[in-house]
Amino acid sequence: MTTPTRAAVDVVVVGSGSGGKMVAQQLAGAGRRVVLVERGYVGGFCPFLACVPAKSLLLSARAELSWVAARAVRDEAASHRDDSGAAAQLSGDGVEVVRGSATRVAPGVVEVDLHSGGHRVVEAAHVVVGTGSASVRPPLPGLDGAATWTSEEALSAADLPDRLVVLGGGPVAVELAQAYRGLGSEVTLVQRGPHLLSREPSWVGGVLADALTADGVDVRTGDPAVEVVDGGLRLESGAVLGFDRLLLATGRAPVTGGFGFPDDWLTEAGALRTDARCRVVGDDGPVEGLFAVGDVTGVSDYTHTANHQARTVVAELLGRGRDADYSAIPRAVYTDPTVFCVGATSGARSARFEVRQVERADLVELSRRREVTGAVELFVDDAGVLVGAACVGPDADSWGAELALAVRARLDVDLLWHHVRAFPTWSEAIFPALEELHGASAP
Ligand SMILES: Cc1cc2nc3c(=O)[nH]c(=O)nc-3n(C[C@H](O)[C@H](O)[C@H](O)COP(=O)(O)OP(=O)(O)OC[C@H]3O[C@@H](n4cnc5c(N)ncnc54)[C@H](O)[C@@H]3O)c2cc1C
Ligand SMILES: NC(=O)c1ccc[n+]([C@@H]2O[C@H](COP(=O)([O-])OP(=O)(O)OC[C@H]3O[C@@H](n4cnc5c(N)ncnc54)[C@H](O)[C@@H]3O)[C@@H](O)[C@H]2O)c1
Repeated sequence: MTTPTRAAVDVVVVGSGSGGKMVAQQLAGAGRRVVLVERGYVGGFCPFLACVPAKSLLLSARAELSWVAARAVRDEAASHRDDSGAAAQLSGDGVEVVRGSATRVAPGVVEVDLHSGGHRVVEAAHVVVGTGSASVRPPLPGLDGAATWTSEEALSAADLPDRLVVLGGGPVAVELAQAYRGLGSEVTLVQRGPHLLSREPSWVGGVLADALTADGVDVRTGDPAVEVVDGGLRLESGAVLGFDRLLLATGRAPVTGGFGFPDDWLTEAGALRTDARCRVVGDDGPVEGLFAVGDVTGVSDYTHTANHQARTVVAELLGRGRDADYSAIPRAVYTDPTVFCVGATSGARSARFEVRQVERADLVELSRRREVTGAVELFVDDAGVLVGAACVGPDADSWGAELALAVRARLDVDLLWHHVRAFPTWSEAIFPALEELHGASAP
């Protein structure tokens, strides 16, 4: 039996994903004594099993690479799922990396089952929880024993399935459906709701469904899966979709179980409740010395959200605290065409226009393999302030970014309409919607 060891440090971070890693690195850089506990990959999901390999497969599919070549590029981009470089970098930055599974997380103390054997108790003035999220397995009869994938498996697989059925219609489902179709699988996507990307305006899902259909994906919306039968997925309509792999892309849930968190620290969805300084809060207010960052907070599952929260925690612990602001978190989906949404995209006055810039299209069409598809919808409040935007089109993740800043800065459409955008850039696609909204609010 191993005797537990104790260590008093300034900060212990649990989970080394996008948020936790940044907190650890920056606080160690500022001279704090930091311990980082990780049970899986040091660096978390994004570089090894999520963002990076997903984007790599999408780009390879677009470049019409073979599966073998795309797999090699993906594995290279994901460092062959070898986290030793990330761990060495953290150690070099002065962070003590502890490989093991945290079993109790409480203010001032984290207990860890070490991978090397034994148990360690780390005491710290501040504890930061960044344990991320895990994919949700839908309660579908017959699923046990079926050849299923989570996104992690889809992004590290050695073999290309001949027939892939994708269950879900969110960012994971649409990105992986397009990637696998482009790389040669026969792909059917089953979304139980009426349109893809159910949190965005229905036309966004419609444009994406058209693009996926043009790629050869069989898109089924509004026909929920009811059970897995022998080698196939049966839908409510009675259709049975045969598959070699069934990709479960039906959402993710925060990892908060087993740490001993009291119920009042958790939201209904099981995320850690946090305030604007990313302090964990219970019914009696902020819990002294306990912070949370990333997917575990349930704020929005993006690397940039985790990073924003990490910066907020670091600033707070270094005595220059500033509230996190979630009013303009970009929601990008890296399909072709790309989707970029921000702020409120329903319930406000809006104007929508197709992305049709003849001059711009003439210049770039030569290098593009498909017709330009897309549209922009801008949402304003009663005072004419931009509160949200939905953009679909080539490189929308880049040219939409100005709208995220505009939402955050609460700019009004008049100023945005007067703003000069470079010709010929896709950002000019914003003008028609601004023109209409400006015209409506002009004296
Ligand atoms: C397929 C896919 C594609 C995505 N693409 C994008 C994208 O393009 N852009 C984007 O912004 N976001 C994307 N995301 C979302 C993004 O990956 C997450 O929002 C981000 O990784 C969250 O970071 P995090 O800090 O919450 O930590 P995570 O990356 O979730 O890491 C949490 C870490 O905590 C560790 N951990 C958990 N429990 C314990 C424990 N008990 N003890 C020790 N360690 C523990 C885990 O092992 C893990 O390494 C994508 C997600 C998926 C699934
Ligand atoms: N480009 C990016 O930044 C990117 C890419 C991938 C994932 N992510 C993040 O990861 C998070 C998780 O993504 P996700 O797509 O897994 O989840 P999600 O919650 O966004 O979408 C899940 C979808 O599955 C559908 N669904 C649920 N149960 C179903 C069932 N039984 N049958 C058919 N459809 C069903 C839902 O209607 C929903 O549309 C996202 O919220 C996003 O923040 C980001």
